Amino acid sequence: MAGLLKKPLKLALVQLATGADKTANIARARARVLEASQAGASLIVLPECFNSPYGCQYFPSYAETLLPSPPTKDQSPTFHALSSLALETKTYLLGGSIPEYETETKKYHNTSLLFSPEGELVATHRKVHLFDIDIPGKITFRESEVLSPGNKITLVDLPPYGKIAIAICYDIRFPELAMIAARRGAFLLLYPGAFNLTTGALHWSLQARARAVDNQVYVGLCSPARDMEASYNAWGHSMVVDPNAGVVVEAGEKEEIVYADLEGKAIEETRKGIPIYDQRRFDVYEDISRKARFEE
Ligand SMILES: NC(=O)CCC(=O)C(=O)O
Repeated sequence: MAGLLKKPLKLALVQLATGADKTANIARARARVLEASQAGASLIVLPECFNSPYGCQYFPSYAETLLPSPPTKDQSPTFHALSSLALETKTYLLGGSIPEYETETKKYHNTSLLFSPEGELVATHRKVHLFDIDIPGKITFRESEVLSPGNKITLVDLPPYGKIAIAICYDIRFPELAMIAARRGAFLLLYPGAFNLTTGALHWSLQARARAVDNQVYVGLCSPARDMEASYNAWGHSMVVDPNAGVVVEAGEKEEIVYADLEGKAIEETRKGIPIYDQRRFDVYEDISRKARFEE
C-alpha cells in the first residue's frame, strides 16, 4: 500500500501549559501555534482539553456549543480562535479537545476540532471511549458521570498529504479504532491526550508504539504540560512514533513544542520489510474495517 503520505510533512505537537483561565489558555495556545508555524510546521496539534483544566468538575462551566456549525463567537470563542489561527498560519490545526455542550441533546462531549489552512472546519471527533477507570489507591476517574461518548471513527483527508485519523486519549487503548483507520488509509494517528502519573508511566509510550507497530503508521500523542498544582496531573511526554515503532521525538514534562518530519517512504519501507498488510488472513478472521461506523 504505497503512497499514503504523498508529500513530506512537518508535524508539531504543542505540549501546552494550561490553567484555569480560558482566555489565557487560548492566548497561550495562539502564541505557541504561531511559534510552531514559524518553525515550518504544516500540521499543528494542541492537547486534550487545552482551553480548560481537565476534570469532570470543570467540563460544564468550560463547555462551548459547536452545533449548529459554525457557532457564533459567543457560543464558541475557541472555535473562532482556532479557525482564525489556522487561516493566519496557513496550517492544519488540530484543536486538541475542548468540552462541548450540545444544546439539542443536552449532552456534554470531549471534542476535537480540525481546521484547514483556509480556516475551515474539516473534522470533528467526539471522544468515543470515555475515561472510566478505578485503580485503588492510585486513580479513579469517571468521565461518563458528565460526558457522553461520540459514535464514529474520524478519518480525514488533508490535501496534499493524505489521510489522518483523530481520536482522543483513552481512545488509544482500543486498537480496533486505530486498525480500522489505518486499514482505510490513514498515514498518521493523532491522539491529543492527558494520561496521568499512574497510567502515563505504565502505558503512554507503550500504547503509542503499539498502535504504530500494529498498523505501520506514524502516531502522535499530544499532552498538556504537567502541573503539580492542578487537580489532575498530566503525564506530559508528548511524542511522535514512526511506522517501525521508533520514538522520533519525545517532550519532557514542561511546556514544549516537539517536531517531526514525516515521510511516506518510512511507511513504505516498513511495510515492504515486514509485509503484514499483504499477509492478513481474512479467511481465518474478519476484516472489521469493513463494518465500522465512519465519516470520511
Ligand atoms: N484523558 C484520558 O482519557 C486519560 C486516559 C488515561 O490516562 C489512560 O490511562 O488511558
